[in-house]
Amino acid sequence: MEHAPKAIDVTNDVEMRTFNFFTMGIDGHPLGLHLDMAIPTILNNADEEQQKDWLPKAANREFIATYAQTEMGHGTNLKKLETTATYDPKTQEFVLNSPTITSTKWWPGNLGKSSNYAVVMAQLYTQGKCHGAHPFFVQLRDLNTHKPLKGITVGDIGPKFGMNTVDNGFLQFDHVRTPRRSMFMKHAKVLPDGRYVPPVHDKLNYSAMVFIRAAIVSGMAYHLLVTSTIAVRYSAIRRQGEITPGAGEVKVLDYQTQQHRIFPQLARGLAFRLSGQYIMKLYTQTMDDIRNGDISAVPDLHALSCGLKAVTTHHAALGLEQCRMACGGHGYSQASGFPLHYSVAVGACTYEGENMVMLLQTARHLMKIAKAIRAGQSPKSNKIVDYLFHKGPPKCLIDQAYDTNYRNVLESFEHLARRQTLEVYDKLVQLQQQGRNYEQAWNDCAVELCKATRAHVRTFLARTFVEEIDKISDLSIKSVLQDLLQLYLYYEVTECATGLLEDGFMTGQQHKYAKKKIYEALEKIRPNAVSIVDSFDFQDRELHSVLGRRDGNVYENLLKWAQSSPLNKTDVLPFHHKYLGKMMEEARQRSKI
Ligand SMILES: CCCCCCCCCCCCCCCCC/C=C/C(=O)SCCNC(=O)CCNC(=O)[C@H](O)C(C)(C)COP(=O)(O)OP(=O)(O)OC[C@H]1O[C@@H](n2cnc3c(N)ncnc32)[C@H](O)[C@@H]1OP(=O)(O)O
Ligand SMILES: Cc1cc2nc3c(=O)[nH]c(=O)nc-3n(C[C@H](O)[C@H](O)[C@H](O)COP(=O)(O)OP(=O)(O)OC[C@H]3O[C@@H](n4cnc5c(N)ncnc54)[C@H](O)[C@@H]3O)c2cc1C
Repeated sequence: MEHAPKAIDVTNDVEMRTFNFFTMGIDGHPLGLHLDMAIPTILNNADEEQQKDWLPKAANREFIATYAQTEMGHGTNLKKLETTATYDPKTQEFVLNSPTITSTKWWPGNLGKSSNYAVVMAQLYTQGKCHGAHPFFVQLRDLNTHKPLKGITVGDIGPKFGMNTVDNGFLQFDHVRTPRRSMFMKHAKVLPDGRYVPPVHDKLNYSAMVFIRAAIVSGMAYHLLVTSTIAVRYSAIRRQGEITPGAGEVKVLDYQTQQHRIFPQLARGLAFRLSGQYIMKLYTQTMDDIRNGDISAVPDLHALSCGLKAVTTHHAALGLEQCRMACGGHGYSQASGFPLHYSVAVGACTYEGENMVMLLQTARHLMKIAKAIRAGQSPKSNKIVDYLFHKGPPKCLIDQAYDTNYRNVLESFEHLARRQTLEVYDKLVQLQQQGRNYEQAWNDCAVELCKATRAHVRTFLARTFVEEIDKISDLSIKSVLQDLLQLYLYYEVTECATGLLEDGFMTGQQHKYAKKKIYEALEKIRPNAVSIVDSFDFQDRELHSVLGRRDGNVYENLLKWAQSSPLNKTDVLPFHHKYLGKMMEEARQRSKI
């Protein structure tokens, strides 16, 4: 039939994701971990033969798998995971075991009820030696009855802060046997006789986490762009108060405070989107390199993905809350759509590596660079970190008339990142010279180390934003995006002003100049704000928001939404006369006596 709807191609990742998103919503669905973590693990950690066997079945959804790594007792410190996989050469099997309560796998998404397979991270023992955590592909449930297999206890961990459409689960193994080839063997291997073959890089087993950290950056852009769309649209129909007495009530979007609350979230959303694309490309390139035996980019990818993940999730959480508050009372209603987006987005501050832990991972990388700088070494043609080696201008130049492509603003961010990185490095060295060991000194510097990472990530986000806008050839689009870029850059300058003022690099006058540029950008963005968010082309079913409706008919639909609440199915609730009615009636009787 000519107009018959095209079937969804379940093997097409983008098509499948979009379909899931629209039909099952943004707070997760039974295939989430299968698509986002189990399949990437198969792609990057299974050897050729394993991939041939598992990948087509996974893509075809012949099974649903999850990623079971975190345990009740340990999520961050993977070295201390307690689940064991002990190789038995006699039967050529691994024996999976959960020796303690705290070794119970806890949190994996879709583990509770949906999945029948899992990527299980377990401490690998062979020939009496532990080789650290390795991934295994393990069947959990019977393919016909869906009952847990012998020795496996599995269930749901109960309601959470949000994402309650996901069955996060728990899992215990009681000496469960699984074939030798269920160990992912692309990198490390256990030979039939039990000999262990180590990987070329011992963190290649963690590639699924790196993938999600990279994907999260675009995910946070999505949340910010959606919620700023809701806030802009609602603020353009909500009228309250007057700016000029007697001139009539204005749209709340005309208040400078409202613009200052919402537009920076829009600008950050765009910045995250552009850096999200960058890091995904870097991820794909690095995985290709690994396939060709080149692991040189692994530390760079790890450092950038950890830092971006931590900064973008934190800023998204703060930004979403600003959008909510910008919508006043109605923003607190579920009709706004904010509770759903907020509870989903804030989860990302914790999952896939707790944010402080991630900032400190990037800081490890920065400290190596600082060491090289202090040793007088030259940069290694690494676009992301080379600026740290260069001496920038001694004073901030942001108020100079000619700032081609915001070079002066970028140099300010670079200055702060460089200073913060080198200062904390020097402090680390000094503390060790005073007798602290490295780990103690590290802990004493941890807050400053996190600041170094934030400054470095800010520099990266800003540079990427500037470079990407520079590439646009359509001048009308470019000029609108340049307004958002201006807002983004000067807003970030004020956000890190303490650091820039602290060493006298920036003057108070220059700080005032940055604020002036923010107010100027807000004014330029205001007339285009609704068109900008409309251009994202979000469908109403994606926004889940009465306030953010594209047609702007908020009030009549808010009333309809409230009237459709289950509480309003009847005028009088069935139990009214039994409890509250009875209580009031008795009180009235008593007062008559
Ligand atoms: C329509 C369009 C819509 C678009 C929307 C798009 C939406 C997309 C959004 C995607 C969201 C998807 C949602 C999915 C749901 C999420 C489900 C969540 C899953 C999970 O949470 S899984 C579990 C995650 N767990 C963690 O992240 C654990 C955190 N801990 C660690 O990663 C590590 O233990 C560690 C990094 C903290 C430390 O590791 P370890 O102890 O093993 O090592 P050391 O500290 O000794 O370090 C040794 C050196 O190794 C380096 N290292 C560590 N990790 C890596 C790595 N991954 N790669 C490379 N190198 C690594 C260290 O940096 C050390 O290096 P050094 O040289 O010695 O300094
Ligand atoms: C919604 C959601 C979905 C999840 N999905 C999955 C999943 O599918 N699969 C899976 O395996 N796991 C999953 N997890 C688990 C998640 O990955 C972990 O909770 C996360 O990595 C944090 O680890 P933790 O819980 O051990 O936190 P902890 O490490 O206990 O963190 C507690 C505090 O200690 C601090 N801290 C810990 N270590 C350090 C350190 N070295 N230095 C400084 N501070 C430190 C942290 O910063 C934090 O403030 C999920 C979690 C959530 C919330």
